[in-house]
Amino acid sequence: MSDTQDRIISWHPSPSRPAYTPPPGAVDAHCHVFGPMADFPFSAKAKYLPGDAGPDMLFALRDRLGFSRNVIVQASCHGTDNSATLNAIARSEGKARGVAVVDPAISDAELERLHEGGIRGVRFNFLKRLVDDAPKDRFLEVAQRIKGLGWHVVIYFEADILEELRPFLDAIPTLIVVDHMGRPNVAPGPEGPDMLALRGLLDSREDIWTKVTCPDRLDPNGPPWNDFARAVRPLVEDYPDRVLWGTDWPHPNMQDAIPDDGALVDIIPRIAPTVDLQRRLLVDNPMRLYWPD
Ligand SMILES: O=C(O)c1cc(C(=O)O)oc(=O)c1
Repeated sequence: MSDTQDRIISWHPSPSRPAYTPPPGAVDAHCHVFGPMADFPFSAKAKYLPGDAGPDMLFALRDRLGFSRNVIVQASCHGTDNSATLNAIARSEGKARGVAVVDPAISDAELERLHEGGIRGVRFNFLKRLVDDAPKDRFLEVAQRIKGLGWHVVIYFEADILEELRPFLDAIPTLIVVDHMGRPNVAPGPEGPDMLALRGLLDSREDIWTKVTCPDRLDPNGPPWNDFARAVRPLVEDYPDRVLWGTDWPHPNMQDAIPDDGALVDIIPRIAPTVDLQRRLLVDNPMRLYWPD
């Protein structure tokens, strides 16, 4: 991508302060950084060219929303060069960890370097609009290798390929976290076919978790995301120890319906209605996965 192209601004210019106060130690367990491009150029294979959304902006948002920590997921626009993510983690004063995207040919020494830099998982992305290829055999080799580091796999796919992915998912030897619930259609409610298929996956193994994220991407009716809340609350209630929450800031690719991050935080008590569920979702679960030490 050339820098003469328009760069996408996908985040809200002035997020509101949420009415809901997260518990002490709350983790935003899915967010990204973009660049800054002058220091960390985007991949030549990037499918979108975002504006700069670096660590200072992320940490200011964290504080504004009342969170304590971030899990930074390598965004596809940075390809397999994790420098921008590592830079943000290094600047967080211990308050961030990350999920990398790696070339399957990565060396053991490089994996070690990522671990030292705060990486605790790898992401496998199956969205054709974001990546050119997703080689399952090579991903499985990577999954085997990261097992020894105690890492997990984060997987991003859309609901229509869940069935075909099942043998691949079954073969992953580490804990798995499903990004954005595998993008279900939430409109038919908690018993809709996509939500039931997700439950089928969660029921197949105790070590499959999911991120109850992105009402802005998943609810066709927009804020206040009532369909999302209705479909997702029973999931949080039934799998309280296997759910993570995050803002998804700076909301890669969102242009038409950019969410107010304060409003996103206000959906938390609607999907996790008790203090106990909120503590597990926002503190206990992400801490177990990303800060077990
Ligand atoms: O749906 C998306 O466009 C999207 C993209 C990325 C990324 O580019 O890494 O990450 C996400 O979590 C979601």
